[in-house]
Amino acid sequence: MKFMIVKKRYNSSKSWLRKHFSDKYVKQAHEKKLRSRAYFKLEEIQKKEKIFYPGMDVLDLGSSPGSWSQYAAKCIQPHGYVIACDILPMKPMINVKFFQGDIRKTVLQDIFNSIDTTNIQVVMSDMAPNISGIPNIDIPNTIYLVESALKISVKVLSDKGSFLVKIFQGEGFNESFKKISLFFRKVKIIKPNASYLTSREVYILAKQRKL
Ligand SMILES: C[S@@+](CC[C@H](N)C(=O)[O-])C[C@H]1O[C@@H](n2cnc3c(N)ncnc32)[C@H](O)[C@@H]1O
Repeated sequence: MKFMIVKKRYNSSKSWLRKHFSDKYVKQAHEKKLRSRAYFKLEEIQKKEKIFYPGMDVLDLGSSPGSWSQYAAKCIQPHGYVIACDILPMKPMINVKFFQGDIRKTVLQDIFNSIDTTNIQVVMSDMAPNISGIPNIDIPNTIYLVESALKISVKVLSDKGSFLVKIFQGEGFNESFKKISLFFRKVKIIKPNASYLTSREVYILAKQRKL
């Protein structure tokens, strides 16, 4: 029995590796020396939605290994900064101020205590919890991260600020969408081409924070 479970896990990680290395976005990310294929999701969102402008500051929640920070930092030059945080470490990057820590704990207080956060006009969260495969654990954890990111965005964003958040379609999705709609004038669901079709992952983009 134990052997069968191990074999199943081995086969599924083998097929994940096969899919990963034949993926065109993984290849492009490697060629362009990007930190991950997630870069292309944000690039596509920016091309369609124009959320970043030169001079603004951006808060990147769940930033590691750093491709969203890498892309956003490019869009907001000159003068803009990305303030990034993650539980995991992240290699330094120009125009990105990184804080290591858990957003459910004290890292946000560290950020607010040490830098000026008054010019943040986009809060983006690509956070995802460690998936256990047990829906009763994974769904509440995911929703908790979405709602924590929403609370942070409501706290820091000025009028007309935007909030971009990763979420999984399924239980809890409609409730989160409704909660986000209470605070923003324009809210939509986006499935970037670089997001695996087989994944329930989508992004909610909320524009124009209501004050
Ligand atoms: C999909 S990755 C983000 C990829 C990133 N957007 C990029 O482009 O490189 C999700 C990240 O969320 C982080 N994360 C999950 N829960 C978190 C939490 N409570 N606080 C901070 N970071 C968290 C994970 O450590 C992981 O690095």
